[in-house]
Amino acid sequence: MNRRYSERVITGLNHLASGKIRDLYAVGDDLLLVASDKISAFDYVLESEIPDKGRILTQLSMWWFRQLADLVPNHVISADVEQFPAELQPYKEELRGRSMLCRKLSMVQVECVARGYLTGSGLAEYERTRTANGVPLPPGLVDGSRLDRPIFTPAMKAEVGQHDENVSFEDMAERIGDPELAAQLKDLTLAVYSRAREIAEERGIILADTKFEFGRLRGGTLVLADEVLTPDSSRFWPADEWKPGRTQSSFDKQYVRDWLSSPASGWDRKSDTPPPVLPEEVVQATRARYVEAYERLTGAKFD
Ligand SMILES: CCOC(=O)Cn1cc(-c2ncnc(N)c2C#N)cn1
Repeated sequence: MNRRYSERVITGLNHLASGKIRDLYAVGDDLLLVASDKISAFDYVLESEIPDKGRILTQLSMWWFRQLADLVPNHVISADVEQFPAELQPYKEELRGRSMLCRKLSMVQVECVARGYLTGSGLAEYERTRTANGVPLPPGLVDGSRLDRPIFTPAMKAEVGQHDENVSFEDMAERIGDPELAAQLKDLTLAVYSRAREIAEERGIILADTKFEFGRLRGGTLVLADEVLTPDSSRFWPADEWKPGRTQSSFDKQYVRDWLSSPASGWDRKSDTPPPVLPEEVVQATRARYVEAYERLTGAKFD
């Protein structure tokens, strides 16, 4: 396990894995997904933490799971620490609001990405080949262009720290060895993204793209796993700043990006050195953006 995570992992629980931001534990036959307050930028996990980020994004995920329940079942048993098993009760204050007790699934090893706008790795391929994951796109698209119809651009999971490998739908179907499941993943990914994009745009937030993970329950039912539709699993853009043809402003990370890119940070992004600690005002402004995203989307106050 990477040294960075050692101080984050709750000793005394059965730790299974750590991603950049979240940790996974085994709890009996179930799993516990815990979101930290870490934030990543420019492919680094920053030393600075954003207070409450884990709680805000977990509560946002739970809100989305409820909004989408008619479209697709999900893996969550509970996000209420008072309902967690006895073995977790000694840690309940540390876990409160930032953890989801989930059913253990047989995970589908595909990152199910939906794109409603062209940017990032999708744009890079388009600029080379006028396609996205092998699917031809119209000419004249630029960074941030809204696509007429959302596209499914699956990726095969990469090793920790590497970028996922974008693959064509046919290649993904071949690699999971189940064309019917591949079609189901595509349909579900696009249906859930389309619903979420509509909800977000009504609230002034562009959901440019998102990454879902699916898994199967013992009986074979396909359910939505992981976190969903958070600024960590998706690109959130403020709709009133959208301007195709340039890098879009990130709803949640722009303050961090701007400060790290400014002379004030003294950091050279092209160097191999990790980014410096963030000034308190950048931390607090970023926290406020996560709270704003949560409150605008859910209509509820974050407390
Ligand atoms: C540590 C952060 O990385 C992840 O959580 C990714 N991941 C999820 C699983 C998983 N495995 C079985 N059942 C589930 N319900 C899930 C979920 N979610 C494994 N890795």
